Amino acid sequence: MPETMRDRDRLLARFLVSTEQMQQIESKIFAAGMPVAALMEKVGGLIARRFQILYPRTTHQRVGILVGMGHNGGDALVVARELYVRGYEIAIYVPSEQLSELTNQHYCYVSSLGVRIVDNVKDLTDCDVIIDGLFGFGLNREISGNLFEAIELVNKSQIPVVSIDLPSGIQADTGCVLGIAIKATVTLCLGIWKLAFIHEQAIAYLGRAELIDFDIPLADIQQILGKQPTITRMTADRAISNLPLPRSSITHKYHEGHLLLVVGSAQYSGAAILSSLGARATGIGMLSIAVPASLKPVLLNYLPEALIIGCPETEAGTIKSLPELDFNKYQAIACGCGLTERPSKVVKQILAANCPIVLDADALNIIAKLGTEISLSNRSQPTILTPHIGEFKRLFTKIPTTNKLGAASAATQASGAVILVKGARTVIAHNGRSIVIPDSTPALARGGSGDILTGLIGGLIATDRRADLDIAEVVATAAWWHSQAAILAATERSELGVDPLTLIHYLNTVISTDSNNLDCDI
Ligand SMILES: NC(=O)C1=CN([C@@H]2O[C@H](COP(=O)(O)OP(=O)(O)OC[C@H]3O[C@@H](n4cnc5c(N)ncnc54)[C@H](O)[C@@H]3O)[C@@H](O)[C@H]2O)[C@@H](O)CC1
Ligand SMILES: [K+]
Repeated sequence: MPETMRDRDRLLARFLVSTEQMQQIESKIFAAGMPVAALMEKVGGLIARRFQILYPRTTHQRVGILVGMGHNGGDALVVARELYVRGYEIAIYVPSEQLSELTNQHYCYVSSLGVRIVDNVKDLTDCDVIIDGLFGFGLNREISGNLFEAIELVNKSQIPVVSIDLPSGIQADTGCVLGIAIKATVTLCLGIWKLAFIHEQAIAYLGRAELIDFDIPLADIQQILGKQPTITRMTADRAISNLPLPRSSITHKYHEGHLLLVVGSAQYSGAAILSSLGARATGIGMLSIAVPASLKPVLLNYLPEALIIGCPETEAGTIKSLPELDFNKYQAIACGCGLTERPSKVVKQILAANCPIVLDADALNIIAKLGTEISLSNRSQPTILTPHIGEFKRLFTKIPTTNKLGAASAATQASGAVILVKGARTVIAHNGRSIVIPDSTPALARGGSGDILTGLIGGLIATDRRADLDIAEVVATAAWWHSQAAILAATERSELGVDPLTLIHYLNTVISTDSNNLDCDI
């Protein structure tokens, strides 16, 4: 075996393909001798096996199957046959007149077995579960007519749906809905994750997404995607390998990084606390926190170990100026949470520091006013901008935001900064590469979550002493960690129970769980 199964799973989980790339990979497999029909048989068999685990016959006896004209429909017919011979009651609905050759062969054979073929999609509405094999990555135009009506009816029926490869109606590259799309309960993505899975507009249709590995040789994938693919997914093993763990047994606090946070105002003192607690979770060796002087006691109350720098403050309770600070002491600076937009001079001062800086929230609005490209043009060390989509629009007024992935790439190209665009699928772009955080939870949609992320990013950058430090990788690790902690907290406490202090508590819990369970949970 050329690769261990575990290494294969780990690598496969990182890849994302466009339709064109998938077709190129498929062509390589066929050119090497794999018969098209044999591959469909293999894939259909794997789907059928997974289906039987998800929906056993004992509880889901009646299965409706939607069959499209292309190979997605062919896969569905192989599944129909496999389930039929194992005792499921199958009803097949084929809305198209013309089937592709291989799909038609499967259709003829399945019909010859006596499987029930229905003329109307309404006849599937008494099924326990429906398998959607209408379209996969071959969907290339709006859905209309009886196909539209079939999808509409299935969506209204509330019957669980398992979509093969993609929910039919979702465009494989953009995640856009072409007219209408199946709202899947489970989507079994075939071979390699399609780009659609990382686009936010597809999320409501995907249900729970799983990858069905059908043994595409990694060499073929790597040949088409390149050794350093342009877009990848952040995964557990990848993120954990970037964490500052295990610590050297002879380390000391000055070896574990020194982060300066410049945060807070009388109005937003909580943001200062939360970003500081986020940084603390990274195990940072030394944490300095510059806040308006009046906030010192409250910060000390939460973080007795931190060096709190009380700054001169305005009447409004914002930082007026930074005291004399030697920026060379710090491995990173994170700035912006709860700052208000007043301290623009302070942000300008920080931009001159000769270390990586993370700018969030108010610091982003300040540099948007100063002019993003002008502000960042003289920086010799990495700058990390972490906008949500509203901040992004203010920062990069000329970049369209309909496609977040494209927007992040354009922004990094325009500014030279590492760009992290927050959302249900957070994207990190730098140097022509993008990393997507594939999982998150709406539990994070509440004030304070972003402040914690800023602290995490700053802390991880400051603790990372690798000579070949890939800054985008570290930023993506922080975003992955943040999402995973929220997912675990939401699982245990519901999506309503993930207040920021709870999230902070789960940050360290989730990585101890993940690093212990890596062998089984990829
Ligand atoms: N690439 C691979 O390695 C494999 C692919 N397989 C399956 O093959 C699928 C792709 O097959 P196809 O390329 O045949 O594509 P699809 O099965 O997605 O369908 C393409 C067909 O639908 C028609 N069509 C597209 N949009 C339409 C619309 N809006 N209304 C009506 N008709 C429309 C096209 O003209 C074409 O005939 C995958 O999603 C997967 O399910 C598997 O069988 C095996 C392995
Ligand atoms: K499908």
